[in-house]
Amino acid sequence: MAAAMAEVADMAEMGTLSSESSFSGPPTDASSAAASLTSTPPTTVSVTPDNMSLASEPDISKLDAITGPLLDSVIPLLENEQLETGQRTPVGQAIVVAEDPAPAPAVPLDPPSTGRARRARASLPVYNLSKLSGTDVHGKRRAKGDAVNDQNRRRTISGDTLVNETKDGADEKVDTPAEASKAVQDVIDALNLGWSIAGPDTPKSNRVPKKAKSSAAQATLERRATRLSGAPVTTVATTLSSLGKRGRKTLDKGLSRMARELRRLQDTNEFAHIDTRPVLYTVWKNGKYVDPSQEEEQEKEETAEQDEEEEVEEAALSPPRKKAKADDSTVAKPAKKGEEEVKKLEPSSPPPAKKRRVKKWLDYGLYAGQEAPADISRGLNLQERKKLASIPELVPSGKPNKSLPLPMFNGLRLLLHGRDFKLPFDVCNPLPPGQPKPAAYRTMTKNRFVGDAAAYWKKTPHFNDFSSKCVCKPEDGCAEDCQNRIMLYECDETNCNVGKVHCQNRAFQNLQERTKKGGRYRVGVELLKTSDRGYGVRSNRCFEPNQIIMEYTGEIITEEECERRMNEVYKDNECYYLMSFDQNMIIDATTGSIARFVNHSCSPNCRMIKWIVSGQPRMALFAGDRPIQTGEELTYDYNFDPFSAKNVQKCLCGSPNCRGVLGPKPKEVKPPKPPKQDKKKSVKGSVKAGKRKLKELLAGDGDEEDESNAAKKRKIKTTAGLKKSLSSASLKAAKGAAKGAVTTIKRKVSSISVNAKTAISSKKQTTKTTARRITTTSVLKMYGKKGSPKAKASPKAKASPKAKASPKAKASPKAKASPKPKVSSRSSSLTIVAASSTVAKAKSPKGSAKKPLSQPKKGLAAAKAKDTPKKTASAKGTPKSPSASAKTASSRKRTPTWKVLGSSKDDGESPKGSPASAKSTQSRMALELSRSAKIRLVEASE
Ligand SMILES: C[S@@+](CC[C@H](N)C(=O)[O-])C[C@H]1O[C@@H](n2cnc3c(N)ncnc32)[C@H](O)[C@@H]1O
Repeated sequence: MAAAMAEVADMAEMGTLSSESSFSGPPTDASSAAASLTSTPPTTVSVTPDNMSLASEPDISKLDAITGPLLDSVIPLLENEQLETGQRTPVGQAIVVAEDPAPAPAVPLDPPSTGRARRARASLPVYNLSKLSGTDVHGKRRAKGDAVNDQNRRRTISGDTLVNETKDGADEKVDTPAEASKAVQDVIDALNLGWSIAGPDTPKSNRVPKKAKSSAAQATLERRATRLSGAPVTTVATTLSSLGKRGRKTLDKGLSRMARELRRLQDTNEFAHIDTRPVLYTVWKNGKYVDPSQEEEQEKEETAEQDEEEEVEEAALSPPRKKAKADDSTVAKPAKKGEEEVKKLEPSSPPPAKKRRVKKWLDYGLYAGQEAPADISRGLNLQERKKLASIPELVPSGKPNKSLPLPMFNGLRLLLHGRDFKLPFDVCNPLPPGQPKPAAYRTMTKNRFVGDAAAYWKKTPHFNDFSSKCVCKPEDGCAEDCQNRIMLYECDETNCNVGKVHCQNRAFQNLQERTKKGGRYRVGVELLKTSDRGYGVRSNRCFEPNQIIMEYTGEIITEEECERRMNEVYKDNECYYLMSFDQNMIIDATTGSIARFVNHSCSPNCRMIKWIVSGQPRMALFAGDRPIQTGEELTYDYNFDPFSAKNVQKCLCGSPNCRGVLGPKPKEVKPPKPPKQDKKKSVKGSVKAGKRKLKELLAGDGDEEDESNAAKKRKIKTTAGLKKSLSSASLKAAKGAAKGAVTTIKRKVSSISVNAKTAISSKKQTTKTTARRITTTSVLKMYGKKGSPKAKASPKAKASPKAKASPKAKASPKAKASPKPKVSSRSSSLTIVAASSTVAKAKSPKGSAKKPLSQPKKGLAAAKAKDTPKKTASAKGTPKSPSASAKTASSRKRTPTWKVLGSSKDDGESPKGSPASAKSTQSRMALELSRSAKIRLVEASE
C-alpha cells in the first residue's frame, strides 16, 4: 500500500499526473478541502503530504469527478495492497494515499502531453459523477446543508480524454455518460467499497441498499437504452410540440442525433401507421356474431327451400301447362332422360350455381293474420246495408283482396259514407277586387212582409201545419222519408223528432251557420258581370249536390202591391226582380240578396226552392244533382211564362238544349181522350181509372218523373204494409206517397201531380168522381223586363202551357190537349203544394171531371174567387172565369210588363173548406187515401 502511495506521489512529482487527469484527493479537513476546491481550478489532484489521505475527507461526494483511467491504474494497486494486508478499507477511509518516498513505477496513465494549452482541452468530455449517479437532483449543498453556488462547487477532476486501455494497447474512447458511470461503479464494486456513485452525497432518506441501488442504476440504464433505441418516438414528438418556437429550434439542432434514430424508423410501416395485417370483417345479426362458415350453410339451406317453394308455386299457378307438358310424352321423355343423366352425374359434377334470392313481399297489408268477415255487411245499419246494395262495386266478388285489404268493418263503412273527393278549406277562388257592381245595390238578408202580405201568409195552411212533428228515428236522420222534408218544411226544435245532431233537414240553419262569420269562402258566391246577360252570380268555392247555396231574400208583397210598384216605383226600370212566391204573394228582391242576379239557363246547375222555415216562407238557391265547382256561374231554370208574346226574351244561356227563349219548361203534350158517349160509360171509365190509379198507388212505383213531363201523373210508392192491410196502412200509404214525391221535389222545381180518382156508383147512377191530386210545386212567378228589346214573340211562347190565363190562352197546348182539368168542380181534390202543403178538397159538379181546360168551370172559378177574393187566378194556373182572366189580362195590359209564370199548380182551395182542415197534413193524406181504398173495396164488392 505504501508502495502504491509512493508510486502515486512519485507520479505527482514527476508531473505525470496532469492537471486534468490527476486525481484530486480530498483535503484533509473539510474546510480546507472546500477552500481548495473552490479556490483552485479543479484541474489537479493535490497529492500533497498534508492531504494525502482521502479518507480524511468523509464526504465521498467530493470524488464526483474522477477520471476513469486514473482509477484503473490506482484501484488495482489498492486492491493488491488490500489483499496483501488483508485489510479492508473502511468506508470513509476509502483511499488513503500513503506518503511513500519510494518511487513508484511510472504508470503511463496519460499519453505524453501534447503541449496544448489547458483551455484547448477543456472541450473534452468531463464526467459529472453526481449527474451520472443522479444525485444532482438533490441539490448542491455544503456539508452543513447550505446551498452552494454552482460555480463554487465545480470540483471536477478534469484531465485528458478518457480512454480505456485495451489489451492491444488501443485506446477506447468512453463516449457515453452511462458507460462512464458504469465504469466507475464497476471500479467501486471491484474495490468492494460498498459505495455507489450516488452514495454519500445522497440524502439518507434517498439512500438505498446496494442491491436496490444497483437495480436502480440498472433501471436507469435500461431506460436510457430504451430511449436511445427510438421506441418512445411519441414522447419526443410530444416534447417538441410542447416546446416553444425557440426551444424547438434549439432542440431541432440537437435532435440531429435523434433524427438519425428516427429516420431508421421512418421507413417502417409501424412508423407510418400502416397496418399490413389482413382485415377481418365480422358479420353480426341481431347482436350476435355470425360465423361465416355457418352462414354459408344456412344460405344453402334457404336457397334449397326457396327452390322447392318456387316449384310448388309454379305448379299451383300453371297446372294445365304442366299437365299439357306431361301429356306430351314425346317432348317430356327426352327431357326426363336428360334429367336422370344429370342426376347420375351430380355427385361428381360441381355444385350448381347459386340462385338469385327472390325477394319476399308482404302482401297482406296491415291486417295480416286477421280473417276477413264472411259477411261484410255485418255491423252495418239498415241504411248502410241499403247503400251497400246500391253500390255493386263494393259487393265482394269472392276473390279476396290480399294486396290492399280494407280495414275490417270500418273500411266498408268508410266507402259507404265517404265522398269522392273533398276539397280542402282554402280552395276558394274569388274574383280579384275591382269588379263592376250594379248602381243600386242594396242587400237584405231576411225577408220582410210588406202590407197585407203578412196577413195573407197567416191565412195559409202551412202557417200552422209546419209544426206537426215528423216521425223519423235518429238513425233515419230526417232523410228522404222525413215528412217535414216531403212537405218542404225545415225541421226545427218544434217539429223534429230526431234532434239537431241527427237531423239532416236543416238546410237554412246550416246556411246561417255557414255565413254567420262572413268571409268569401263561407259566403261562397260573388257577383260577376257577364258579357251579354247583365250581371250574374258565380261560385267561388265548390258545393255538394243539393247543398244550399244562398237565400233569395227580399220584400214579400201582395200582387196588388207588386202592380203598384211596377206602375209607380219601377216604371222606368229595365229589369225587375219580382218572383211569385206563394199564392198571391210576390217576393220583391230589388232590395234583397245577391241571389236576384242569378241568371236563367235551360241546363241549370241550381234550383230555386221555396221552404217553410219556422212557419215562415223562405226561398233559396240549391245546388243541382251534380256538384258545383269553383268558378261556375250559378243558374236555375226560370221556367218563364211570359204574359205576352211580345215580352218573350231570347235565351242566351248557350246550353246545347237551349229552348231559345226565356220561356216555360216544355211539357209533354198528351193526346186528347175520345169524347165520352154517355154518362154510364163515363162513370165506368172513371171507375176503371180510379181502380188503375189505386193499383198504381199500391204498386209503389217510385220512379222519378221525367223532367220534361212535369204534369205527368205520378205513381206513388207505397209500403208493403199498405198492400196487405189497407185499412190500417193509411198512414203508411200517405208516407209512401210523399216519399215518392220527395225525390222530384229535391231535384227540380216542377209540378208533379198524382191523381187518384174514385167513382162511386149509386142505385140512382149518381156518380161521384173523386180526384186525388197531389201536386208538389214550387210556385215561381217571375216578372221580367219591361219592353225588353229581346222580347220577341216566339213559337215556343205561344205554346206556353201557362198562357191560359192570358188572352192567348187558347193557343196553349195544355189548354187544348190536357185531358183532365186540373181541378174539377166535381172532384174531391187533395192538393199538396210542395211549398205550401195546401190540402184542398173540392167537389165538382157531376160529369165535369174530364172536361178539358178549354171549358173551365165557372162554379170553381166563382168558388175560388169567393174563397180568395184577392187571389189572381191567372197566377195559379187554375181555371178561372173569363171575367177574372179578362181582369187579369187587362191589368197586365195596363202594366206593360210581361208576366212570367212558374208552374203554378196550386189550386188555391182554402183549407177552411176542407173537413179535415183541423188535422195535420199527414192525417188528411191518410184519410184521403184510406177513403180511396174504401171506395175501391165498395167497387169491388159491387
Ligand atoms: C232576375 S234578372 C237576372 C240578373 C240580370 N242579369 C241583371 O243583370 O240584373 C233576369 C234578367 O236577366 C236577363 N237574363 C237572365 N238570364 C238570361 C239568359 N239566359 N238569357 C238572356 N237573358 C237573361 C234577362 O234580361 C232577365 O230579364
